[in-house]
Amino acid sequence: MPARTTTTTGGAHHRSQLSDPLSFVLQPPADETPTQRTARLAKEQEEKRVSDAIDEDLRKERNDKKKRSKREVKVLLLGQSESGKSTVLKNFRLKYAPAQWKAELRSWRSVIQLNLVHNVVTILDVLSERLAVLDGASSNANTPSSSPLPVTASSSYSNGSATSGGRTSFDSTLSDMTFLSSATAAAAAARVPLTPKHRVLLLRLSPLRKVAEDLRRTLGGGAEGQFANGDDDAAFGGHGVLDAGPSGVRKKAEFAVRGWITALGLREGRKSGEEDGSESPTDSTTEILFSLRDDILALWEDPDVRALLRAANLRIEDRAGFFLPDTARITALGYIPSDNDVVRARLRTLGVQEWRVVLEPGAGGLGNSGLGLASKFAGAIAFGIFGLGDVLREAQSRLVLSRVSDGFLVAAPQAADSRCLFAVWRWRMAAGDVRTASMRRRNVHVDVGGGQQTRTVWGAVYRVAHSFFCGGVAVDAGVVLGVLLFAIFIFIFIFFQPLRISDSFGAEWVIYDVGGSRSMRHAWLPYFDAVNAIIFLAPISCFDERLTEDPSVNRLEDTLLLWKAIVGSKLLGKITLIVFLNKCDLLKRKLQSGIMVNKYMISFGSRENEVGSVVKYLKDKFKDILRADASEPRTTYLYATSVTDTKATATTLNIVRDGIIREHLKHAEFV
Ligand SMILES: Nc1nc2c(ncn2[C@@H]2O[C@H](COP(=O)(O)OP(=O)(O)OP(=O)(O)O)[C@@H](O)[C@H]2O)c(=O)[nH]1
Repeated sequence: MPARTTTTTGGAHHRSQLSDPLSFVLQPPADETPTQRTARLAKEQEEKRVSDAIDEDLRKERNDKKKRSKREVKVLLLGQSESGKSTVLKNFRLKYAPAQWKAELRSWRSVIQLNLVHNVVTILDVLSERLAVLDGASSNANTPSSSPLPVTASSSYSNGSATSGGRTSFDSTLSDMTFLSSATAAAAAARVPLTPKHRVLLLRLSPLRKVAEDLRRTLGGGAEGQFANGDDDAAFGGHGVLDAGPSGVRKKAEFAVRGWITALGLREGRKSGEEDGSESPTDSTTEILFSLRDDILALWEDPDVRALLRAANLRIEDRAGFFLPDTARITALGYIPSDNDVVRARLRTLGVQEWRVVLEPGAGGLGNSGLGLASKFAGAIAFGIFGLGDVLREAQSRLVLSRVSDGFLVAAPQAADSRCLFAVWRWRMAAGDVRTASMRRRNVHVDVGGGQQTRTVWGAVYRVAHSFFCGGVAVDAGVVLGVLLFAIFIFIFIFFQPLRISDSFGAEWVIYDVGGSRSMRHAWLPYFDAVNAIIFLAPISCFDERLTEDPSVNRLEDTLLLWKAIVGSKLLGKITLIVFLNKCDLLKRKLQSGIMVNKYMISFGSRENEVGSVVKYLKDKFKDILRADASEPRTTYLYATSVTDTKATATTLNIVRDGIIREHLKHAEFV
């Protein structure tokens, strides 16, 4: 072993170096020249600079993560397949990240085109099935005059595909459904007169099967897009109807993708305002759709085709991704999807999608946007006109102010006081800080949402108001006080609110959208303890439908079982639960068409067969399960929704957002 030299002096240090093998290894060479030493020191300095920069980056990253996790609200969307989870996510993005949403609209074009093509192909399948039956009957009867037109695709799109009775070989994967034999169905269908015109339509529209294949390839990006199999053997865009009537339907697989980002060609980390979605692969599709527009419309508007669909008990208009009435718009060459198109589009997802939504300034009544400021000023002016005037006039009035569990109950002997407080409430609603409020006669019940500041401000305002009114302060003092309060409100809400929101819990949302079919539910578990809230989607229009993955189970029953499992889970004991009783619009349509709820839910009994009573009945059912099975007592928020209605959903989401933040603050012991 070579003799070790050291540049340091001092016994203790020397000994420590001797005992430290690392410092021995790091020693400069014994015969180092001054030039080498300068070079070495310079190199070491540079290495240290790089190392420090890396350390600094890591530290920054750690701090950012810590800061972010303080601002982040994590929400898990749960519910069976086709319950509306992805649609809620879309609504959330539309409301709180509108610039990013707008930039992505174009990318959804292929999805909507595919939805439309699938609608047409579903009808073509029914038509060709029926024509095949007719052809079989006529060939049996050996009557050449009624033999079918030869159905061979003329376009290059049908290239090489075997045809049989109007069904191309694509049918094995494309078809939504096939008829099961049924004498009654056949009899109903037999009454529908089909003519050569229908055969021509079938022939002319047959290229759409290949268009669908191309679109799926575009969206699927190879391995990503797929048809769900096994217990996910779902028909495109629909579930079986329990009482499917005479014809009954057999399901085939539904096209699905692993995530929107790959499917839509979105770039992760794209900034708001940057456009997404490339032009290329769908351009020829757009041209084909444009050229077939009249035939698609002729098919959909044909009364005999409608009668055939009815005979097949196929309510295509109730299915996911139904776009036939929008054919003229969607097949236009320059078609760009609207917000509503995207919200209604169906693109089934497999696995878990994670979406980070940073609330954009001005979105959802936040920040200093023109609209936000205008609404705050309007509120302030309303307060000035109604409130302040009333305060002055009614200076001698007495207010009885009492605190209730989630707000203040204000009983005012003079109606004007209530009007004043109501104006304050409206102002606060505009600022998004009051959850609900109601005014009955002279009572205003205000449910205060938001956080610490909100509560403090309300408390302070009402303490002052209380002493002001109850203490019989002189009118002059009232004027001063009123103006002062007015100024404080303006100051807080115009100048401080944006800061408070951008820095606080709730400024950033992470939303997990999971696949809802049974085979995917195991993937939910890891997210249970990582989220602040669960939005549970219960599609209540499906009381008469069966689960596609297990036709012996009613869809509503499956939803209730899922709910029972969720509320009974100890892991979810501390998580805020929100239930959307969804698809109320479809429920309404079903009930109006004469379908009776009590035929499928005996316990519904003789209640009125209308949306209000079904919603109430189901709300009670959800609450009963909660009471009976919850692992610990908890509050749950239930809302009746139609999440394809973006306006109404935006309001619900605002309330949900406030509720989640409030619950969080409560648990964090801020409130
Ligand atoms: N009419 C109507 N359609 C709805 C409503 N909610 C969702 N839909 C439609 O139902 C279809 C399915 O909705 P999704 O949001 O994709 O359902 P999901 O729960 O994410 O489904 P999976 O990905 O299979 O788990 C879509 O085409 C939506 O447009 C509603 O309230 N009313």
